[in-house]
Amino acid sequence: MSQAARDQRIGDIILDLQNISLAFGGVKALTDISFDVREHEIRAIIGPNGAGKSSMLNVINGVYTPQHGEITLAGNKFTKMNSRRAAEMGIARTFQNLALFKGMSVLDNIMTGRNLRMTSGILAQAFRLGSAEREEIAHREFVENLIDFLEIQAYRKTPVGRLPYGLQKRVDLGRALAMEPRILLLDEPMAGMNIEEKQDMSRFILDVNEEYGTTIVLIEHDMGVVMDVSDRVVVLDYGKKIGDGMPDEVRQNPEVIRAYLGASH
Ligand SMILES: Nc1ncnc2c1ncn2[C@@H]1O[C@H](COP(=O)(O)OP(=O)(O)OP(=O)(O)O)[C@@H](O)[C@H]1O
Repeated sequence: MSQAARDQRIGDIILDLQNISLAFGGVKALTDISFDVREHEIRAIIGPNGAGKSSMLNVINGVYTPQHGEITLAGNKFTKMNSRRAAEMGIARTFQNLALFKGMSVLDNIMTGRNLRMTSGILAQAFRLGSAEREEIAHREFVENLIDFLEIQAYRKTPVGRLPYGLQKRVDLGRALAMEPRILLLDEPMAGMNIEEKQDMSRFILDVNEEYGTTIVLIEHDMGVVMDVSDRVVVLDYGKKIGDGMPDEVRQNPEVIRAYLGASH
């Protein structure tokens, strides 16, 4: 899809963060951060080590409650977002240090993401009563399609722990996608990957956004890898926002260049 076609797809603001500040004791992890995310957009949050990226992600998914600020998600205002409510409102995430069940198959791992969407109770499922059975079949089909989409058919029955790292990351992506999220948070999706794996992951991020229309917020340390996939980029440094805009604008922002050049921290 061309950038012009992508720009056309991008909709209204779905997530709006206003004046977010978060401190751990005396450590200011985030200071007065505001930015928004538009529907169908790929929005990156980048910054050197300790910039506050993980903290920001954890504010969005309700793991951390900021001392100040407001979050508006799909028109609903929150000063406190908890992780359960975030999940119910369609926020799913992947993890930098994979949260997969290593001994379980690819298929079963992705099904765990789907479980949250199952409505029939355990008892009905145990007895395979009519609607539960139909529901199970529909979920299975969704997951099988996802597996095809992610090109991991050959490993459906393989225990995840036996797969190379890049493929495990793809399974983790599948697990999050199985929730059919409205907003998908990716925690350093390319960290620890070789160049080929990074290229594959970039392609899948773009494909997910295009095929499923999923809004994506990703955090990443490495500026290079996200510039090609992101519509807009927020740059954090020492907990402050120092840049926000299209990748080209951000790349040329002197403050951003300075932060990255001096990025020994
Ligand atoms: N749970 C916590 N308790 C105390 N301090 C924390 C906690 N989490 C983060 N911090 C501090 O907040 C600041 C921001 O950290 P954060 O992990 O959000 O940055 P980051 O940009 O994700 O860094 P990295 O790229 O290294 O993962 C750092 O100074 C960090 O030490």
